[in-house]
Amino acid sequence: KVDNTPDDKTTTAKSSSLFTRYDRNAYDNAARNHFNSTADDEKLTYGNLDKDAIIKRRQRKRNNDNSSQQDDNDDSNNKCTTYLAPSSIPNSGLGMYTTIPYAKGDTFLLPEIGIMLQDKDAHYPQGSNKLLAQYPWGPGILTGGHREVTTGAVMVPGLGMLANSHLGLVNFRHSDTWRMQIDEDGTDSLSLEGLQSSTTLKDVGRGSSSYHSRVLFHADKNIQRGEELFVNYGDEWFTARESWIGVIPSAKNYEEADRLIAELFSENDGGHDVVDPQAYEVLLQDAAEKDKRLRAAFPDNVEDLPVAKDIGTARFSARSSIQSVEWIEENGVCIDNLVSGTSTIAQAGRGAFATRTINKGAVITTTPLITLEREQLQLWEEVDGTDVGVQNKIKKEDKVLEMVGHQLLLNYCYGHVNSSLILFPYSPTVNFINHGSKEKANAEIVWSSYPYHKGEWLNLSLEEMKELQKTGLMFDIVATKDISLGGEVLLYYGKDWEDSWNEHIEDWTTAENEQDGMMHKNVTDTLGVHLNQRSNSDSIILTVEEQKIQPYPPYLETVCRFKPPAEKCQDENNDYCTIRWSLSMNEMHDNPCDVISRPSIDGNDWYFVRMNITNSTSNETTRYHVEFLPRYAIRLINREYTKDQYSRGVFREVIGLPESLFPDHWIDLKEEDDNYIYQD
Ligand SMILES: C[S@@+](CC[C@H](N)C(=O)[O-])C[C@H]1O[C@@H](n2cnc3c(N)ncnc32)[C@H](O)[C@@H]1O
Repeated sequence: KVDNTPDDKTTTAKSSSLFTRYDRNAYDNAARNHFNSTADDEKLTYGNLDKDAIIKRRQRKRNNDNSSQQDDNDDSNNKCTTYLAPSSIPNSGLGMYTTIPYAKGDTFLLPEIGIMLQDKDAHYPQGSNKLLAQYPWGPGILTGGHREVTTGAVMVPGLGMLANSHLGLVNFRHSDTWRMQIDEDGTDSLSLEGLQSSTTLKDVGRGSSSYHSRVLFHADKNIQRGEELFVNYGDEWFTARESWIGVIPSAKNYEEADRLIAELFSENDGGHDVVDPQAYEVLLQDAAEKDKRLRAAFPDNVEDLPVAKDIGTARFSARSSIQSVEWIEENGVCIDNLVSGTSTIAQAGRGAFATRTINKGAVITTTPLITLEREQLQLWEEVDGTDVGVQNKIKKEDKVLEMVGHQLLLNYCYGHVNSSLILFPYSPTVNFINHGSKEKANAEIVWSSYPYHKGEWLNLSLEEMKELQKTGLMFDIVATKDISLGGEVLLYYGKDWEDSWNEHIEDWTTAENEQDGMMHKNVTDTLGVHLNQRSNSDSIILTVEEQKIQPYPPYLETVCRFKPPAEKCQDENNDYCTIRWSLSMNEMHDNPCDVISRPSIDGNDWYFVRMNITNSTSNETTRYHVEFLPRYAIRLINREYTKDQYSRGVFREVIGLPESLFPDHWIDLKEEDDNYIYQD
């Protein structure tokens, strides 16, 4: 899956130009309203994205949909609206369906987590042909993702992983809210939600969960009741996989096929609903010669043309992509019983809360699982020395490598501490579920009773499991107590996990007392997360001159929102043409956008800014001087690898599946083995 934001890492300065065009109308009003907005819960603000507001808004939506006004707190008719059910795309397993309509622009009401994988192919080069390679999005799907690590790949469950892609029927898109507000996807949001969850250097929970907890999608068109939800994996995702998934048409291919079919009908006398089979044969041959993807957009049989003309070739190719609500309820399982919010547990980050009353024994959610190998998540660094064989070190070619930890994704995987096989669930919001003690837990995991769970896989050997390049195992999360509307859902992660967590708490305190610099390497203080939120924060933006005397802390840099000049924007798809945050490097100063001077006009603070923008298509970097950017168009972000998740010593542990579920023959590691799995 790719995002359509440019990869700013390829910075080759070729040309520079000076211009002073600041198109206020294009973004000023929108941004100003946005930043100044009060708690109007129809807009995307922190307040209204909180779980209570989402629960209420969801109810209101449903009530309006039923044309009957009900009390927001009335949960009696709070039916499920999002389902997992067999996809209409042949051979693509399960998909997501909605039983309520969405208007174009409506936000999908389950903010999702984004889990950044750092440089995964460098740490685990063999990973490219594994299942893990099929799911991640480009780093641009996360706020500031391009600047978080050198090569980022992002796991976004729910719409980002469970929904299939049909390029001609895309109805949900990733919301680029970060173009409006750098923190909108939840980056740093934990610090905003009360002291309980804010992270300071003392906090043992630092870096153990993702800061990106509000990845949003919005309806790209009006969506009707019963539609399968499709996102856009990008053309390239399909062309790169042609040898095994076949030739898949692009959105443009379907449009062209529709046009050519319409022409064929109009050539008929009087436009009868009959087409000469020979004429159609010629059309198909022409299309095949021109582009095999175009040919693939046409129905094979001439008899199907009247229907294809009526509903469009894209819909024709997946006719069952609009189902009756009854079919969905019968063949699907509910996947919107949970919404994320700040956990009630200290140091646990975010948690999952019930969007409706759930009775003891009911299935809270069902999730497919990706099979991963633990070693895919190991992080290795080249070190000096030859003491290979000492714990954590191996020799690879001429280098000595030390295992320095695991990807954050490990904390979201289920398995057994002594198994090299781990499972990542990817239904919406399922990854927010925290651990509660045996007494506090109100949910448990069981292998799914949904017929699409491949229970027979549990008999496969580890090697056979690791060879499988598809998903098949699924688990249900079942309520073990009655859970009230808005209650936090907690699982018991197991004794091994609890022990690891307690050990981590001890180590963390010790390391702090020792003032071990390594322990906090790359850990930011709270400055970075709070700076952008201050109401009167103008003084924190420094001009180039001021930076000479008082540089920013080494973990911070600036980014700017920017509207490029009109002459660059003839092609709408050109990266230049999107109002965007500049995330490219500035070779003169280290900051992507430098504030040259800080004039004050209109009683507001405005900034004269210099920045570099790289066009991802041409790789050309242009330096712009932009006059008078307002304060809210300039933000501070963390530099590469300075977010907490990249620091040493942060907590990493797989979540324990109940012993009774995990097959004994998958336990292959002794406790210390994990260090040595990595092989050439
Ligand atoms: C599957 S994630 C749960 C969602 C996570 N809290 C978040 O904000 O994304 C598991 C991680 O959450 C944190 N966590 C879960 N339960 C916890 C608890 N009871 N105490 C402390 N941390 C917890 C740990 O960092 C753990 O590795």
